[in-house]
Amino acid sequence: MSPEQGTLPVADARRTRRELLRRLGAHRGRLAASLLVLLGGTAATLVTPPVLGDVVDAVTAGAGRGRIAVLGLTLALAAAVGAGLSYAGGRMLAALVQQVLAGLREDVFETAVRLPLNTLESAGSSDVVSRVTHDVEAVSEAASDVLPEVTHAALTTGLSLLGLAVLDYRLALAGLVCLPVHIHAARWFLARSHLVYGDIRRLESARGQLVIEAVRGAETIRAYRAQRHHLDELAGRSLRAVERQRDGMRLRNRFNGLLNTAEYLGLAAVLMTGFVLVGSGAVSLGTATAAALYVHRLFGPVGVLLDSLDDIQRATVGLSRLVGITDLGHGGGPGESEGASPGEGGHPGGDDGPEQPSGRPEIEVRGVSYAYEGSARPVLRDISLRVPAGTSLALVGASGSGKSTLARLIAGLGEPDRGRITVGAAETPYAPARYLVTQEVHLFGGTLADNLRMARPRATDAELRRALREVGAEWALRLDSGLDTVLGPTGVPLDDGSVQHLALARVLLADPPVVVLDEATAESGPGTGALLQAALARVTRGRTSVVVAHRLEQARHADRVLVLRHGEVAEQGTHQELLAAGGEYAALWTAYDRTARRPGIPTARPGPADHTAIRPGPADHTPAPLA
Ligand SMILES: Nc1ncnc2c1ncn2[C@@H]1O[C@H](COP(=O)(O)OP(=O)(O)OP(=O)(O)O)[C@@H](O)[C@H]1O
Repeated sequence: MSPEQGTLPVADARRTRRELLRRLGAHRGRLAASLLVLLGGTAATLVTPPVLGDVVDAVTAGAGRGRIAVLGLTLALAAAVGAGLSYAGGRMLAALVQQVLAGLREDVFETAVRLPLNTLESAGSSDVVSRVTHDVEAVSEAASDVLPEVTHAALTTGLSLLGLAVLDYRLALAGLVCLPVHIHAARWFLARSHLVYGDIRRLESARGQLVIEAVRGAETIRAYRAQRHHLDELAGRSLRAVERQRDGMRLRNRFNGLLNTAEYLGLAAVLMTGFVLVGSGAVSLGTATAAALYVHRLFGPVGVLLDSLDDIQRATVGLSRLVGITDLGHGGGPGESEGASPGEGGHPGGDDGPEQPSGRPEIEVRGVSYAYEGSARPVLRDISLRVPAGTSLALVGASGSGKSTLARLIAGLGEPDRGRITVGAAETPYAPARYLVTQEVHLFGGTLADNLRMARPRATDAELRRALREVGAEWALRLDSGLDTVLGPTGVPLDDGSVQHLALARVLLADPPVVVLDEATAESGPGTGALLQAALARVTRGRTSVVVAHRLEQARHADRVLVLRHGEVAEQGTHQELLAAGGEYAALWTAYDRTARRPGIPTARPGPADHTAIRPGPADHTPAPLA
């Protein structure tokens, strides 16, 4: 797939229309009221051309001042009523549409923050960012400014044509000369602008993605001296976006030219017909004047209507991209489902707190193989394992053997190419209530309580304190302002081990039936390792859990151990069984045990010489953080 193609779905025109009507339909009473007020306002202003025609006839016939004054007052009254009602109707409609849009915006944000990480990774985060910023903005603008204007213009156009027909059908027919040109202009523009605006949005999002990647991977880019390559790529993408924008401008200019042609054709036809009809005595000069004024009045609203096609088109493109995201939240998207693992920092049960597990489900992995996109080489081959309900499994193996990949698949972040993973009765990624903690947990800006309540928004302070105590994070309870202590760059900075500690407390609060821990204690600094190890044991207790054991100590405490070698299962059993078997695990353990006993030697990554513990380079595919 080209980097310039987003993979998040876009709703088609029918689906977008249905969704819009559904949302508007929920407020049909208010919608009808605002349209009625607008209609009243438009009808009042339409009195103007015939009254002005009467003025012409009155002056021509030499009528007295009194008659002219009455006509003048009528004009003033019609203008005042028309302006007042149009303004009120426009406001009512704008408020209604803004409310509908606010609902849509909330749904989009909510779905976006719950999107499974693999969806975000494959779509590129800038696609999501572009949708929740540019698209929301385009739709908002159209809704608040364009929609009331367009509705008013549509009503004015319809009623002006009606007024023209009532005056004289021949003048009305002459006025309609402009219609074919208008229709042609609209069709011509719509057929092209949809494609151009869609392209512009996609190209801008691809450019944004590159910028985000460059910022995130700045060190790697510098390390590989790839700045020039990145800048060239960025310039290329910018150029493509600018060229397409230029196409858009050209399109608009030609469209405006067609609009002007239509308007002048219509006015010329009415003036000439009026000339002939007045000359033959078929209509009065006042009627011909009123007809010309009606046609002239059409210039504005038809111009607004066709002119707004541009904004409407842009808003429609934006709307279909937003509906594409909300559909994901309703299980409409490819490969995603509501309730798929939110990862660390989310919780499986929605805003009311965690779903209460109906029991601890069993995990079963059967014949799973998996290769990363774009790579022919599978990183997992024919893996089968079973984690009985409420027990723990430690994944052990050399760096690159596939532990994290397997953990992510079990957590629902990705689907196996072959084989099945089931959690309880459901097959991943549709099984809910799994919780993944990775090494790269995130400290969110805000207080300690905010950081914990992400896992259970309605937890009481006492519950937060209990969770901290249970994972042994007494240090957090001793912070100066307690749960209200602001953490992060603007408050108390925490080291990685402490952030891990909070992440484990979050797991307790979320209380998921299944937990997957990848390197949850790898960041432990001197003195904190044992503390985190105990927290890990507390978090996995009684829960069906899979732990990526980079410290063999973690494996010793697990109910069962599975050793991976080059993406295949080398052996599995309990710690004691594997030691007794004298195979790969026993060798790893002996090496670890020897190292761990030696004072002053770090124990983070044990491994015999043929099992290098060196990670891939910084730019390589370290699983993205979930928190
Ligand atoms: N997103 C990715 N895209 C492509 N290849 C990847 C990606 N993530 C990991 N890999 C590759 O898949 C293989 C298995 O990686 P994985 O991280 O699962 O191993 P691991 O056993 O957890 O390693 P470590 O102990 O270093 O974390 C490695 O060769 C790695 O380079």
